[in-house]
Amino acid sequence: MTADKAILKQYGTKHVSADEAVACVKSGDWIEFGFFANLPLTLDVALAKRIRDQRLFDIKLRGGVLMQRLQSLESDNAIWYSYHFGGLERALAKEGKAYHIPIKYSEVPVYLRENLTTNVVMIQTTPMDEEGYFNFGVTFSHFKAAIEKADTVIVEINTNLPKVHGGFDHAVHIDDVHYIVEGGNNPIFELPSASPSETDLKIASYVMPEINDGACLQLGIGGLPNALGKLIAKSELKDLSVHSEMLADAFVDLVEAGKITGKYKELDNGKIVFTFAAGSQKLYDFMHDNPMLAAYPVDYVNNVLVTSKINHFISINGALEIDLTGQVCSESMGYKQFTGAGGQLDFVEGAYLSEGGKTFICLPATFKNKSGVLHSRINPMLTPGAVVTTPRNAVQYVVTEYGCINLKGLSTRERAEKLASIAHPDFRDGLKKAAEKMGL
Ligand SMILES: CC(=O)SCCNC(=O)CCNC(=O)[C@H](O)C(C)(C)COP(=O)(O)OP(=O)(O)OC[C@H]1O[C@@H](n2cnc3c(N)ncnc32)[C@H](O)[C@@H]1OP(=O)(O)O
Ligand SMILES: CCCC(=O)O
Repeated sequence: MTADKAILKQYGTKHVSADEAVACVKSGDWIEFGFFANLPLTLDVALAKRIRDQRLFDIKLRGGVLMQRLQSLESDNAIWYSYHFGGLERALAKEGKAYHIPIKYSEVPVYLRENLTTNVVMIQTTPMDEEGYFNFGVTFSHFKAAIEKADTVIVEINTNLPKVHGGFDHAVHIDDVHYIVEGGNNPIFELPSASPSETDLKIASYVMPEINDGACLQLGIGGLPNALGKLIAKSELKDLSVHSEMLADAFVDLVEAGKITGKYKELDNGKIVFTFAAGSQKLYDFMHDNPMLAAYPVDYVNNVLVTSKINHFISINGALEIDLTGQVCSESMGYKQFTGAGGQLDFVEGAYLSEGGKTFICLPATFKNKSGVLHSRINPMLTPGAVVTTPRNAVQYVVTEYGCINLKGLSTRERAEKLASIAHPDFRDGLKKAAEKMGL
């Protein structure tokens, strides 16, 4: 490291062991604790020990999409608060150890700046650069906002994190860090990318004709976006651009296939813009020192005032259930929180406001329950307790393996007819009868 003397001196003072760093944590604290593929695992071990040895109580860890069961959460005195449930959080919630924080993802930085208490921030970063900056690596999201408001900031260095080019707020300066811990350098968590199913490919085939050369893509989370990425990579489309909350393997495939130039993008021309990444090691290698990328905080990436300025914005997101008037549930099964709203509404609204933009909610027409019984995902009403992730008045295109419809401007009667027409054939008559009965 060839940083100047003052920076190196600061590094020397702030560089401590994990046990020394977590000694700042006291009972009742709120700790912002990484997010998704960024989890400070060395600090977790030290924090678990401190909670146990010092008999701390009422410790609240905040994060999302937990990728590993944390040692700190083994204590009855620590609880996980999640912006976005993954499988581990669903399991923790069943044990009474996790609660969901409903969010509109673009707003998380403002919640942190104006609404939430943050005593300590614990995140992983790359090693410090010559100017004294620690890069956030794979999650940018809301970290800068959390750091601004926290009493104590602890960074755990992970040499395996990619160093990513950013727009702004993609790194923290040593001046704003209280403790630096050299961690165990765990490999970055990988997300298995399942091969797309026949149904996913069929749904994607209805979206494909709606995408033109020069369009800007946002691909959401789940099986379908991945399928679409694969179809685009094999298509004749060209000069596409990317402005997507999540950077996933699908985008690497698109770059390798020569589909992404970003040359018609009105903002961040030529750049792939994103706020967090999750995928395979191939993705993380692609990200390292790649000048094609620009990482930004989520209040820029997901902001409708930004996305709406990018023409031909195509937003593609998944859903669990939709009712006959078009209300979309993408985050719960009845009242049970399955995942989170994430940036779905942000992108549905932004893409619709974009000149030539289009927004797609894509879902298989059915799912099978644990006993193998087939259920429609298009239902007269949402399952009681289901959360409306995207309200019906914001929904534009809805796509299943039976077709693609546009709901904008349609009456409730027309919506019911159109939605029944893209349901699984076995459920269409039942849906039409239910619509009549409900006076739709
Ligand atoms: C990341 C971005 O760029 S941003 C913005 C996007 N963010 C969002 O849209 C947030 C919310 N959306 C999501 O999290 C996802 O898109 C989802 C959950 C809606 C879909 O994800 P997928 O992985 O494609 O889910 P999938 O359709 O396979 O369903 C998941 C499970 O729920 C079950 N399921 C599906 N629908 C229902 C339903 N209505 N009721 C009960 N169970 C259901 C499925 O059978 C499946 O079960 P299995 O895992 O045992 O097979
Ligand atoms: C972590 C948030 C992911 C999403 O928007 O779905």
